[in-house]
Amino acid sequence: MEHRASESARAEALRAEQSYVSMLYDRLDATRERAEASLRGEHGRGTEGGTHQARLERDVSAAEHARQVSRLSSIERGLCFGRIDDTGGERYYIGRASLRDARDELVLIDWRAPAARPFYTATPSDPGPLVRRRHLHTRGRTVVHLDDEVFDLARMSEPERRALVGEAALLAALRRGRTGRMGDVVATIQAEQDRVIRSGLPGVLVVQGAPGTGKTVAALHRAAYLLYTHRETLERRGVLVVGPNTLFLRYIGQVLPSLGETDVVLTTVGELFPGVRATAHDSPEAAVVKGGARMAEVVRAAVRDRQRVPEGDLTVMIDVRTSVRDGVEVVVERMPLRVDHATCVRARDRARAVRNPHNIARKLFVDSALTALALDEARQLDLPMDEEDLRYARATLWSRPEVREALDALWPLLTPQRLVAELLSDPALLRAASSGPDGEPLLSPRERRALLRPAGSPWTTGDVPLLDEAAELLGEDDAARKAAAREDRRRRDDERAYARGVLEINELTEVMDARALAERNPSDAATLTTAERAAGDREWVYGHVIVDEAQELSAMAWRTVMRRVPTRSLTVVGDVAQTGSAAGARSWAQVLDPYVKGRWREARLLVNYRTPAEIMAVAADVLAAVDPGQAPPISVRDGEAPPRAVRAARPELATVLPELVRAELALVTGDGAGRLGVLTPDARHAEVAALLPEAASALSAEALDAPSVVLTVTQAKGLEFDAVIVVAPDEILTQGPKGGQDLYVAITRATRRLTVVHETELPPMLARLRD
Ligand SMILES: Nc1ncnc2c1ncn2[C@@H]1O[C@H](COP(=O)(O)OP(=O)(O)OP(=O)(O)O)[C@@H](O)[C@H]1O
Repeated sequence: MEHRASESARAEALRAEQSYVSMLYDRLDATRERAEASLRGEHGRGTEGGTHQARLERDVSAAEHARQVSRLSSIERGLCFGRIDDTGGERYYIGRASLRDARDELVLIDWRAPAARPFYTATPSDPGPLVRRRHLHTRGRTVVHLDDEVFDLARMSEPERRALVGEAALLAALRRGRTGRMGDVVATIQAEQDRVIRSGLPGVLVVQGAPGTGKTVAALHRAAYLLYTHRETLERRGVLVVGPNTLFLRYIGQVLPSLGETDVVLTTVGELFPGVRATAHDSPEAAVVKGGARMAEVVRAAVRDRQRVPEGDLTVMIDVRTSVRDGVEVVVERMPLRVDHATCVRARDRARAVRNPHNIARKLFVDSALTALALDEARQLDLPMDEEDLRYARATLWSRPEVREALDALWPLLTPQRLVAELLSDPALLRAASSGPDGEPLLSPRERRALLRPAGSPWTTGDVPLLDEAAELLGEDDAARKAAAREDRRRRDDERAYARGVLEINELTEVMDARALAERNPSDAATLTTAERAAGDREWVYGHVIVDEAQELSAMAWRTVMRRVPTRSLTVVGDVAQTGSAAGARSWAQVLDPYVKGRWREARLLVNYRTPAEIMAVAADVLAAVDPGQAPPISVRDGEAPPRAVRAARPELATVLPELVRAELALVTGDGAGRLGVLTPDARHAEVAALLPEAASALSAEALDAPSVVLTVTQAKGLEFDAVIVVAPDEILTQGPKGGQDLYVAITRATRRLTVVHETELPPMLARLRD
């Protein structure tokens, strides 16, 4: 009887919530229709008439409406996911955006608004103003389930779960099979994550946490929160998210759009220099040298080394008289112009003294040198030389290829690409750049050998900070900028010609102006989003920068990142216990003190939402062996199966591994969800991938969508899989100075099942798997 009564009360509650949620979707539809109508209106106003300014404004306004329509579409799924009832008898609905009803009453509160905060922070021991929190689970527009928490202390569970909010909803979310893409967690953000998300905009916030504690997910929600709270500042300047590799960026790429935010640039350090897409990797030894802060000095010295004076005097042979014979121009007389050594040194020192970047200072050097050459020419030819004559003589000399060539050899116009490529492939240039200012060499012969590579080698991620450093010291290459402007004009002319063609074909030339049509091209800078403009501009200054897997960045990479955010408004996310790169961080102080000593704050996340307790116990043994100072996180979930070890001698791998993959896949896939990752030592990747032709690899387009994928540990950083198979743990352990950290990372990628395939004795730190 009682049971039936509660059944019907639940059904009634569901009906009531359904009617509220339906009302919300009606409001969403109405708002979206209004935005679509405005967009149609902008387009309908056509191209005719108006000044260029008016046309531009129409384009910008249409682009804004289009963005609003896409934002409203992106919040469709799970529009409303929560409700809070407070002690004053008020109730509020929480969702992905704020909505008002026809009377302008707030009917849905954006999850980022201050009024929504108790939804995330209330715990049984500290419920704040709440008497009840309700999670609404929806499928499409239908409410399918409700989870209620009534806050009375008698409900307290075991100690570490006391801090959890929305336990039932959280556990349901965590148990779901992985889809290969990170999703948003707005409905189940935990109190410790909420503190990270809503921490103030200024200054540096470090989010340190063990694997699976939700650092990435919290950082992305923080980006959405900051954009909501500081829309004015951040929409103009944009937010930059730096991740470890492109696979990871694809993995997290859906989170912000699903929260309705698109003004965010997602990139790797390898892509931070526009025009260069670095994907190759340095050897560990080269990475350490290249990532060290000393390289800033080396690049500086390399630039100075390209500002030369000749050993003795400077002599330039110029052609003074030419005649035309049989239609061919021939030189009949040549004359040496001379500048003495001391004058050359003075010209160089004067140009350096102004402390302008190399390409800008070059003008000063060239001017001094041309003056000296012109004076020598006048002396030899016995010509008069007033100011006017001198100006003319300098210009004439500069137009001579032989003069340009001579001066270019002394103080060349340099692009960052040329400077760095030549530095790293020419032993003499590298040796010259490595002799420090006080005679102490900046790099040892061994370090120089580690850096040297054949000319024409592909760019590595470690080169990008050097290119950025060089760009700062070289200054904007005027010639390159002018060439880009010329190219831009040419493109516009082409667009105009094309537009004219279109008009002619449609016989519209009478009523429409080709320039107007061309200028309505959406590639127009005014209609680009902040993110699009920022991504193409090396000197763009962002409003906020988030660095994920930040422990992997070298000292040089930090210089590159910091240049993009002079206000030092950053979120630094990572785990120093997971540092895999030999050039990476050992502590946050080591990384941040050079920039913001004593002015950064740290938040720690302690609860692991990814890895079940049994698997985490194995990972904790590894952590204790490789980094005893670090505490492992607390897992919120138990696993469905104990982790296991399978021994297979190398020749057997070809049969054992495919069988294991098949069996594990059968256990974790279903409903289009469920993923398996096979994680290998770097040196074994190709061999293992060949044994598993059905599995994707990191570079393939399906890497995230295929049911199974073979990755090295570095490629798997930040990702997760329902089932993980770790191959040859002993080789992972010894593959580099950070092999122990790599094994720790590999084991903590599993959300449900872990299998370790070993060919030799299990390493002692994995002894737990033997039982
Ligand atoms: N509050 C939450 N609600 C639901 N799921 C969550 C929550 N917090 C974290 N998760 C899930 O836990 C998993 C791990 O999160 P995330 O990848 O952000 O961790 P991380 O700390 O960055 O891990 P790593 O250091 O290993 O990269 C993800 O699947 C994430 O969606």
